[in-house]
Amino acid sequence: MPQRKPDPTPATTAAGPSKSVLAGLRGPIVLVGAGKMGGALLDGWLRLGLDPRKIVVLEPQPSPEMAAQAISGLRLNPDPAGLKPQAVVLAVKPQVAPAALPALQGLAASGAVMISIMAGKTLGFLEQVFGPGTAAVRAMPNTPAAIGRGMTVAVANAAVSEAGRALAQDLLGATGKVDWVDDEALIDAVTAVSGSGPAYVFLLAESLARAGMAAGLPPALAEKIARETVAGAGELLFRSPQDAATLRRNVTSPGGTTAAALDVLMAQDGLDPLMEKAIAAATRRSRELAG
Ligand SMILES: NC(=O)C1=CN([C@@H]2O[C@H](COP(=O)(O)OP(=O)(O)OC[C@H]3O[C@@H](n4cnc5c(N)ncnc54)[C@H](O)[C@@H]3O)[C@@H](O)[C@H]2O)C=CC1
Ligand SMILES: O=C(O)[C@@H]1CCC=N1
Repeated sequence: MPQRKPDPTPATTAAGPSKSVLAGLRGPIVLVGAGKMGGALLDGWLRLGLDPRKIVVLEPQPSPEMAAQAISGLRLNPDPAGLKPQAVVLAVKPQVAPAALPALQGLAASGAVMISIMAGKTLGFLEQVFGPGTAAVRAMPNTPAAIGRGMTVAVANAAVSEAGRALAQDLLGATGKVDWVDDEALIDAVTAVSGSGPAYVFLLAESLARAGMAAGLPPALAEKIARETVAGAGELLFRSPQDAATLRRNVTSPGGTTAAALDVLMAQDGLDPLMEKAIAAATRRSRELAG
Protein backbone atom coordinates (compact mmCIF):
# COMPACT_ATOMS: atom_id res chain seq x y z
CA MET A 1 0.00 0.00 0.00
CA PRO A 2 1.38 3.47 -0.77
CA GLN A 3 2.39 5.25 2.43
CA ARG A 4 1.10 8.68 3.28
CA LYS A 5 3.42 11.58 2.48
CA PRO A 6 4.64 13.71 5.41
CA ASP A 7 2.03 16.25 6.50
CA PRO A 8 2.00 19.58 4.77
CA THR A 9 1.52 22.23 7.47
CA PRO A 10 -0.79 24.87 6.02
CA ALA A 11 -1.98 27.60 8.37
CA THR A 12 0.72 26.78 10.87
CA THR A 13 4.03 28.39 11.66
CA ALA A 14 7.53 27.03 12.32
CA ALA A 15 7.60 23.35 13.17
CA GLY A 16 10.74 23.64 15.30
CA PRO A 17 14.31 22.44 14.89
CA SER A 18 15.17 19.03 13.51
CA LYS A 19 17.76 18.56 16.26
CA SER A 20 16.32 18.32 19.79
CA VAL A 21 17.11 21.29 22.01
CA LEU A 22 16.46 19.03 25.01
CA ALA A 23 20.07 17.85 24.74
CA GLY A 24 21.50 21.21 25.83
CA LEU A 25 19.20 22.23 28.68
CA ARG A 26 20.56 24.85 31.12
CA GLY A 27 17.89 24.37 33.78
CA PRO A 28 15.42 21.63 34.68
CA ILE A 29 12.01 20.99 33.16
CA VAL A 30 9.32 21.14 35.84
CA LEU A 31 6.12 19.14 35.35
CA VAL A 32 3.23 20.30 37.54
CA GLY A 33 0.65 17.51 37.70
CA ALA A 34 1.62 14.06 36.47
CA GLY A 35 -1.77 12.45 35.91
CA LYS A 36 -2.97 11.00 32.60
CA MET A 37 -1.71 13.79 30.32
CA GLY A 38 1.27 14.97 32.38
CA GLY A 39 2.32 11.33 32.80
CA ALA A 40 2.09 10.77 29.02
CA LEU A 41 4.32 13.80 28.42
CA LEU A 42 6.81 12.61 31.02
CA ASP A 43 6.96 9.16 29.40
CA GLY A 44 7.52 10.84 26.02
CA TRP A 45 10.45 12.90 27.36
CA LEU A 46 12.04 9.81 28.89
CA ARG A 47 11.49 7.84 25.65
CA LEU A 48 13.24 10.64 23.80
CA GLY A 49 16.22 10.26 26.09
CA LEU A 50 15.81 13.36 28.26
CA ASP A 51 18.07 12.89 31.28
CA PRO A 52 15.76 12.17 34.30
CA ARG A 53 18.10 14.33 36.42
CA LYS A 54 16.86 17.29 34.38
CA ILE A 55 13.21 16.61 35.29
CA VAL A 56 11.36 17.82 38.37
CA VAL A 57 7.82 16.56 39.02
CA LEU A 58 5.42 18.27 41.40
CA GLU A 59 2.61 15.77 42.02
CA PRO A 60 0.80 15.19 45.33
CA GLN A 61 -0.30 11.68 44.33
CA PRO A 62 2.56 10.11 42.36
CA SER A 63 2.04 6.67 40.86
CA PRO A 64 4.40 3.91 42.07
CA GLU A 65 6.02 3.92 38.58
CA MET A 66 6.75 7.61 38.90
CA ALA A 67 8.13 7.24 42.40
CA ALA A 68 10.42 4.54 40.94
CA GLN A 69 11.77 7.08 38.42
CA ALA A 70 13.28 8.94 41.37
CA ILE A 71 15.89 6.18 41.45
CA SER A 72 17.17 7.35 38.07
CA GLY A 73 17.57 10.90 39.36
CA LEU A 74 14.18 12.44 38.60
CA ARG A 75 13.32 14.83 41.43
CA LEU A 76 9.86 14.25 42.89
CA ASN A 77 8.24 17.02 44.96
CA PRO A 78 11.34 18.99 45.98
CA ASP A 79 10.85 22.48 47.46
CA PRO A 80 10.11 24.54 44.32
CA ALA A 81 11.82 27.62 45.86
CA GLY A 82 15.23 28.06 44.31
CA LEU A 83 14.51 25.95 41.21
CA LYS A 84 15.50 27.82 38.06
CA PRO A 85 13.66 25.85 35.39
CA GLN A 86 13.99 26.41 31.68
CA ALA A 87 10.38 25.31 31.12
CA VAL A 88 7.41 24.53 33.34
CA VAL A 89 4.60 22.32 32.03
CA LEU A 90 1.29 22.92 33.76
CA ALA A 91 -0.86 19.78 33.64
CA VAL A 92 -3.27 20.16 36.55
CA LYS A 93 -7.03 20.36 36.08
CA PRO A 94 -8.19 23.84 35.07
CA GLN A 95 -10.51 23.91 38.08
CA VAL A 96 -7.60 23.58 40.56
CA ALA A 97 -5.32 26.03 38.71
CA PRO A 98 -6.43 29.27 40.43
CA ALA A 99 -5.73 27.79 43.86
CA ALA A 100 -2.65 25.71 42.98
CA LEU A 101 -0.59 27.89 40.64
CA PRO A 102 -0.01 31.18 42.51
CA ALA A 103 2.28 29.31 44.94
CA LEU A 104 4.51 28.51 41.96
CA GLN A 105 5.03 32.11 40.79
CA GLY A 106 8.75 31.86 41.59
CA LEU A 107 9.19 29.21 38.88
CA ALA A 108 8.57 31.83 36.19
CA ALA A 109 10.97 34.36 37.70
CA SER A 110 14.07 33.04 35.95
CA GLY A 111 12.48 33.41 32.50
CA ALA A 112 11.13 29.86 32.14
CA VAL A 113 8.64 29.18 29.34
CA MET A 114 5.35 28.36 31.06
CA ILE A 115 3.57 25.74 28.94
CA SER A 116 -0.04 25.03 29.88
CA ILE A 117 -2.02 22.09 28.57
CA MET A 118 -5.04 23.02 30.72
CA ALA A 119 -8.34 23.13 28.86
CA GLY A 120 -9.76 26.63 28.63
CA LYS A 121 -7.02 28.42 30.56
CA THR A 122 -5.86 31.35 28.42
CA LEU A 123 -2.49 32.99 27.84
CA GLY A 124 -4.02 35.97 29.70
CA PHE A 125 -4.70 33.76 32.72
CA LEU A 126 -1.06 32.59 32.73
CA GLU A 127 0.21 36.18 32.47
CA GLN A 128 -2.10 37.16 35.33
CA VAL A 129 -0.87 34.34 37.58
CA PHE A 130 2.83 34.44 36.69
CA GLY A 131 3.17 38.15 35.93
CA PRO A 132 3.15 40.39 32.87
CA GLY A 133 5.93 39.57 30.41
CA THR A 134 5.83 35.85 31.29
CA ALA A 135 6.72 33.68 28.30
CA ALA A 136 3.61 31.52 27.95
CA VAL A 137 2.47 28.74 25.63
CA ARG A 138 -1.07 27.38 25.61
CA ALA A 139 -1.19 23.89 24.15
CA MET A 140 -3.86 21.27 23.65
CA PRO A 141 -2.64 17.66 23.38
CA ASN A 142 -4.71 14.46 23.38
CA THR A 143 -4.45 11.03 25.00
CA PRO A 144 -2.93 9.13 22.02
CA ALA A 145 0.15 10.98 23.33
CA ALA A 146 0.49 7.97 25.63
CA ILE A 147 1.62 5.89 22.62
CA GLY A 148 3.52 8.67 20.85
CA ARG A 149 0.61 9.29 18.45
CA GLY A 150 -0.77 12.47 20.00
CA MET A 151 -1.88 15.59 18.17
CA THR A 152 -1.09 18.90 19.87
CA VAL A 153 -1.96 22.41 18.74
CA ALA A 154 -0.17 25.29 20.47
CA VAL A 155 -0.10 29.07 20.56
CA ALA A 156 2.62 31.25 22.09
CA ASN A 157 2.44 34.80 23.46
CA ALA A 158 4.75 37.57 22.24
CA ALA A 159 7.18 37.03 25.13
CA VAL A 160 8.18 33.55 23.90
CA SER A 161 11.56 33.71 22.13
CA GLU A 162 12.56 31.52 19.19
CA ALA A 163 14.54 29.36 21.62
CA GLY A 164 11.56 29.13 23.99
CA ARG A 165 9.31 28.07 21.15
CA ALA A 166 11.82 25.46 20.00
CA LEU A 167 11.95 24.07 23.53
CA ALA A 168 8.14 23.94 23.73
CA GLN A 169 8.06 22.27 20.32
CA ASP A 170 10.43 19.54 21.49
CA LEU A 171 8.67 18.98 24.82
CA LEU A 172 5.23 18.76 23.21
CA GLY A 173 6.53 16.93 20.13
CA ALA A 174 7.88 14.10 22.31
CA THR A 175 4.37 12.62 22.22
CA GLY A 176 3.40 13.11 18.58
CA LYS A 177 2.61 15.87 16.11
CA VAL A 178 2.55 19.57 16.97
CA ASP A 179 0.98 22.38 14.96
CA TRP A 180 1.26 26.03 15.93
CA VAL A 181 -1.42 28.66 15.40
CA ASP A 182 -1.21 32.43 15.79
CA ASP A 183 -4.83 32.96 16.83
CA GLU A 184 -5.47 31.83 20.40
CA ALA A 185 -9.24 31.86 19.83
CA LEU A 186 -8.86 28.71 17.70
CA ILE A 187 -7.70 26.67 20.69
CA ASP A 188 -11.22 26.26 22.15
CA ALA A 189 -12.41 24.55 18.94
CA VAL A 190 -9.16 22.56 18.74
CA THR A 191 -9.89 21.36 22.28
CA ALA A 192 -13.35 20.26 21.15
CA VAL A 193 -12.08 18.43 18.05
CA SER A 194 -8.70 16.85 18.88
CA GLY A 195 -8.37 17.33 22.66
CA SER A 196 -11.69 15.65 23.42
CA GLY A 197 -11.86 13.81 20.08
CA PRO A 198 -10.45 10.46 21.21
CA ALA A 199 -13.48 10.12 23.52
CA TYR A 200 -15.85 10.38 20.54
CA VAL A 201 -13.94 7.65 18.72
CA PHE A 202 -14.06 5.38 21.78
CA LEU A 203 -17.78 6.11 22.07
CA LEU A 204 -18.14 5.03 18.43
CA ALA A 205 -16.53 1.69 19.34
CA GLU A 206 -18.91 1.32 22.31
CA SER A 207 -21.93 2.31 20.25
CA LEU A 208 -21.01 -0.02 17.37
CA ALA A 209 -20.67 -2.90 19.84
CA ARG A 210 -24.05 -2.13 21.45
CA ALA A 211 -25.70 -1.96 18.02
CA GLY A 212 -24.09 -5.30 17.13
CA MET A 213 -25.58 -6.83 20.30
CA ALA A 214 -28.96 -5.37 19.42
CA ALA A 215 -28.61 -7.10 16.03
CA GLY A 216 -28.12 -10.44 17.83
CA LEU A 217 -24.33 -10.78 18.22
CA PRO A 218 -22.93 -12.28 21.45
CA PRO A 219 -21.47 -9.40 23.57
CA ALA A 220 -17.84 -10.62 23.46
CA LEU A 221 -17.90 -10.95 19.66
CA ALA A 222 -19.65 -7.58 19.22
CA GLU A 223 -17.04 -5.84 21.41
CA LYS A 224 -14.13 -7.53 19.67
CA ILE A 225 -15.21 -6.74 16.12
CA ALA A 226 -16.19 -3.16 17.02
CA ARG A 227 -12.81 -2.54 18.68
CA GLU A 228 -10.81 -4.11 15.85
CA THR A 229 -12.83 -2.22 13.25
CA VAL A 230 -12.27 1.18 14.88
CA ALA A 231 -8.58 0.44 15.48
CA GLY A 232 -8.03 -1.01 11.99
CA ALA A 233 -9.87 1.83 10.26
CA GLY A 234 -7.87 4.38 12.31
CA GLU A 235 -4.62 2.69 11.33
CA LEU A 236 -5.67 2.60 7.66
CA LEU A 237 -6.51 6.31 7.81
CA PHE A 238 -3.14 6.96 9.46
CA ARG A 239 -1.11 5.04 6.89
CA SER A 240 -3.05 5.69 3.69
CA PRO A 241 -2.39 8.66 1.40
CA GLN A 242 -6.16 8.79 0.75
CA ASP A 243 -8.48 11.06 2.68
CA ALA A 244 -11.27 9.83 4.95
CA ALA A 245 -14.03 10.39 2.37
CA THR A 246 -12.19 8.28 -0.25
CA LEU A 247 -11.55 5.50 2.26
CA ARG A 248 -15.25 5.59 3.16
CA ARG A 249 -16.25 5.38 -0.51
CA ASN A 250 -13.91 2.39 -0.94
CA VAL A 251 -16.08 0.45 1.53
CA THR A 252 -19.35 1.46 -0.07
CA SER A 253 -20.67 -0.71 -2.91
CA PRO A 254 -23.57 0.85 -4.80
CA GLY A 255 -26.81 -0.65 -3.50
CA GLY A 256 -24.89 -2.63 -0.85
CA THR A 257 -24.96 -2.91 2.91
CA THR A 258 -22.70 0.08 3.69
CA ALA A 259 -24.83 2.36 1.53
CA ALA A 260 -27.90 1.26 3.49
CA ALA A 261 -26.23 2.24 6.79
CA LEU A 262 -24.75 5.49 5.43
CA ASP A 263 -28.18 6.56 4.21
CA VAL A 264 -29.10 6.67 7.90
CA LEU A 265 -25.83 8.15 9.22
CA MET A 266 -25.59 10.79 6.48
CA ALA A 267 -29.28 11.79 6.53
CA GLN A 268 -30.15 15.40 7.28
CA ASP A 269 -30.65 14.49 10.93
CA GLY A 270 -27.69 12.07 10.96
CA LEU A 271 -24.16 12.32 12.30
CA ASP A 272 -23.13 15.74 10.90
CA PRO A 273 -25.64 17.90 12.78
CA LEU A 274 -25.13 15.80 15.92
CA MET A 275 -21.33 16.17 15.74
CA GLU A 276 -21.68 19.89 15.07
CA LYS A 277 -23.81 20.22 18.21
CA ALA A 278 -21.32 18.18 20.25
CA ILE A 279 -18.32 20.22 19.06
CA ALA A 280 -20.18 23.46 19.75
CA ALA A 281 -20.94 22.26 23.30
CA ALA A 282 -17.28 21.34 23.95
CA THR A 283 -16.04 24.63 22.45
CA ARG A 284 -18.45 26.55 24.69
CA ARG A 285 -17.28 24.58 27.74
CA SER A 286 -13.63 25.34 26.91
CA ARG A 287 -14.46 29.06 26.85
CA GLU A 288 -16.30 28.74 30.19
CA LEU A 289 -13.26 27.08 31.79
CA ALA A 290 -11.26 30.25 31.08
CA GLY A 291 -13.01 32.06 33.93
N1 LIG B 1 -7.21 13.85 29.68
C1 LIG B 1 -7.20 14.40 28.47
O1 LIG B 1 -7.65 13.80 27.48
C2 LIG B 1 -6.63 15.76 28.28
C3 LIG B 1 -6.40 16.61 29.34
N2 LIG B 1 -5.91 17.87 29.12
C4 LIG B 1 -5.67 18.76 30.25
O2 LIG B 1 -4.62 18.20 31.00
C5 LIG B 1 -4.78 18.55 32.37
C6 LIG B 1 -4.66 17.30 33.22
O3 LIG B 1 -5.70 16.43 32.86
P1 LIG B 1 -5.59 14.87 33.19
O4 LIG B 1 -4.17 14.45 33.08
O5 LIG B 1 -6.63 14.22 32.41
O6 LIG B 1 -6.02 14.88 34.72
P2 LIG B 1 -5.50 13.97 35.91
O7 LIG B 1 -6.48 14.14 37.02
O8 LIG B 1 -5.17 12.61 35.42
O9 LIG B 1 -4.12 14.70 36.31
C7 LIG B 1 -4.04 15.86 37.08
C8 LIG B 1 -2.96 15.64 38.11
O10 LIG B 1 -2.74 16.85 38.82
C9 LIG B 1 -2.39 16.50 40.14
N3 LIG B 1 -2.54 17.67 41.03
C10 LIG B 1 -3.63 18.12 41.67
N4 LIG B 1 -3.33 19.23 42.39
C11 LIG B 1 -2.01 19.48 42.15
C12 LIG B 1 -1.10 20.49 42.60
N5 LIG B 1 -1.49 21.46 43.42
N6 LIG B 1 0.18 20.44 42.17
C13 LIG B 1 0.59 19.46 41.34
N7 LIG B 1 -0.23 18.48 40.87
C14 LIG B 1 -1.51 18.50 41.28
C15 LIG B 1 -3.34 15.37 40.48
O11 LIG B 1 -2.89 14.59 41.59
C16 LIG B 1 -3.33 14.59 39.17
O12 LIG B 1 -2.35 13.55 39.17
C17 LIG B 1 -6.13 19.23 32.50
O13 LIG B 1 -5.94 20.61 32.63
C18 LIG B 1 -6.84 18.91 31.19
O14 LIG B 1 -7.69 19.95 30.79
C19 LIG B 1 -5.56 18.31 27.88
C20 LIG B 1 -5.75 17.50 26.80
C21 LIG B 1 -6.33 16.18 26.90
O1 LIG C 1 -12.41 16.88 29.03
C1 LIG C 1 -11.55 17.76 29.22
O2 LIG C 1 -11.88 18.84 29.74
C2 LIG C 1 -10.12 17.51 28.82
C3 LIG C 1 -9.65 18.51 27.81
C4 LIG C 1 -9.59 17.78 26.51
C5 LIG C 1 -9.76 16.39 26.89
N1 LIG C 1 -10.01 16.25 28.16
